[in-house]
Amino acid sequence: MSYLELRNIKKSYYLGNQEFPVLTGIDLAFNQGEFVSILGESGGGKTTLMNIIGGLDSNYSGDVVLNGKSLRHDTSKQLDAYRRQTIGFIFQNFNLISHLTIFQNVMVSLQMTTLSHREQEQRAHELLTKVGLKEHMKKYPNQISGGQKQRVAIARALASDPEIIIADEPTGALDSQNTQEILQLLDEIATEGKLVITVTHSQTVADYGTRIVRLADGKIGEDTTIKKPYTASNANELSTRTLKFGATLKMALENMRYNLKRNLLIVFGAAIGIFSVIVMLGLGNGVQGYINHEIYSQVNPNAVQVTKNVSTDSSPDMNKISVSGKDKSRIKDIKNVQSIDNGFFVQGGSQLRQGRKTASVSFMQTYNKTILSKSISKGKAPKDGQIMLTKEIAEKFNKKNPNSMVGKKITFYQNTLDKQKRPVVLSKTLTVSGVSKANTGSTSVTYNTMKTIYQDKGLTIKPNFVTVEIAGNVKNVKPVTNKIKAFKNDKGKAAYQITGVGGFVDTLNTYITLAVNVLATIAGISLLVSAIMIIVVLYISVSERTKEIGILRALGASKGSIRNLFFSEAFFIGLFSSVLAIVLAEILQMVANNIAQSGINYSIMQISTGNLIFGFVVSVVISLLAALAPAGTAARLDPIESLSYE
Ligand SMILES: Nc1ncnc2c1ncn2[C@@H]1O[C@H](COP(=O)(O)OP(=O)(O)OP(=O)(O)O)[C@@H](O)[C@H]1O
Repeated sequence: MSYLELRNIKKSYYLGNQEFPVLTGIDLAFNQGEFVSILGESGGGKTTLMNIIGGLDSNYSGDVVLNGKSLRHDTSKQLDAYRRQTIGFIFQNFNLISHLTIFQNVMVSLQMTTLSHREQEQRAHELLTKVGLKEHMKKYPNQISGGQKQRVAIARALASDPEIIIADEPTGALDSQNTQEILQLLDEIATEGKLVITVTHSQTVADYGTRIVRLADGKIGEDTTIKKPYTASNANELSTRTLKFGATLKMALENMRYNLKRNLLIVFGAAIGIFSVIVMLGLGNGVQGYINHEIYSQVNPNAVQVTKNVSTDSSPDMNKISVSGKDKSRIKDIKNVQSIDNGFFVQGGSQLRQGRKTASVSFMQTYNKTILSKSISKGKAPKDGQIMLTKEIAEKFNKKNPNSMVGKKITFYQNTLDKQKRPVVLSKTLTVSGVSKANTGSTSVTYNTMKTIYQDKGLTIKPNFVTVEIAGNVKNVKPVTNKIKAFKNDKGKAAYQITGVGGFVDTLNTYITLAVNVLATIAGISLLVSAIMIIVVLYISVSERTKEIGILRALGASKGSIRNLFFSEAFFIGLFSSVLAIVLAEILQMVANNIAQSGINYSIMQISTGNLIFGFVVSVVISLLAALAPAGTAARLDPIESLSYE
């Protein structure tokens, strides 16, 4: 049994329905240690036959049998493995990958072996030294001569220590000196017990081998052994696997570096979209934060004041407007209600006096949780026996320095009616506990103080409002106020009225979020443009690298590896553009916040880690999606057509 047998190989090309038979029945047997030259006229089908032997073409009739096993039923993956492990290709035009160094060109093939990375590098070194290129390993293909390129191709073909070397006119592009040297190398390979099959036009080349086969009219015309074949090798081929993902990532990086300018522009273009989205989201957070900050610095949005809903034209009846225990208990039962405090307000009829100075107070209420302690510019919230003044009232007593009123005694007067509806003047001397900032807060005492002021004249008070505090996020406020508003009185009208900003803040936040999302979506349109740009660029890359794809497939790379190569490139575009976008957004944030701090004393752009992660993920996902079609096209390319692509 011969090592390699061709049994009745037939192959035709078709143009439309017209058949062009090229091989019309080839029967040949080869053994290891042979150096076979296939001679024939131009267009005689030599390359076609080589592609069939090399496992690049499986569209033929007949059978190729290796060591007794037919290739006919091999799947495309098995043929990939056959090319990787058993076949080493050498081409007339060298077919080196131009953006890889000499060393890396050999490494591509070695990366498909199961050797460790160190062993691969060591072997690449040995092979290049063997073909006389020790000094040139770091050069690129365009920096070496034709003869040197063919030696690189030979070193690469030998990488996995294959048993069959197929050389398609290996000296066709070389001068006689280089031809001699290459033939010597091929002969050496045969002496090591490999099967070397070369296609040639030249009788001189043919005479160098051990056997000459002539093709004529698609058949074997003549088959002569001119020398005794060398002894077959016992060595085993190296075991192989398809390119690892890490290797394709590295190759993609190499290619991007080779086309650096173009790739930088693409990365920059793609980054603009991501940048706009991140900035919009950050600005949204900032604006929302700023508005909330402004509101929260004035009032506590988690507290609302609840009063009874009574018609204003009827004379206020204390019993009607007071909030009863029953009212309080039904409010208390609402989810998230944390506390209910009694409150009392008086509208008009109040006056403050210190020495000869007086000030009338239009509205006076008990201190409660809607008032924030940060609204006090000097001093503290009132305790029993104390009073807090607004800045406007304090100025009536000390125009220049209203804050100096803190700690001073002041007498409070209140006109009211007793049980018999006779006018009474209430009065109490209180200590000023604090002064509130301009336009915030109100003149206030504690509920207890208010109670004793009335008690001194034998009067009792009942709360005419309550302060309801809502637990947790400001979002909890609206549901509570909605429930309070839903309670009806015996006239079927709303039982209570509410004052407080929580519900409003919540609604405002909803609108801001909506506006930000709309803006971010508009910014997202530029992502679509980036995606289209990446698709176009990858298609260009596929067509530019068609030859490289053919070379990789000939070396045994699977369709999956080719697909991964383009996915890797897209991944890097996504990765780099999102990193660039993040850096640019952070810089803009710094500048914008610097300006904002000096203007409104607030960081107006607040890009969260979540925004950054979102930008990163969107960028990578969009790039990978954009790569789907181009990577698929690349993987489906026919290896033979790709190799002959100019
Ligand atoms: N893809 C193809 N479609 C149609 N015809 C093809 C195709 N590839 C090759 N042929 C034809 O098949 C014939 C054999 O081509 P092949 O390349 O195998 O010849 P060859 O002997 O290697 O020629 P040369 O020595 O000039 O390289 C030629 O006539 C060629 O035009």
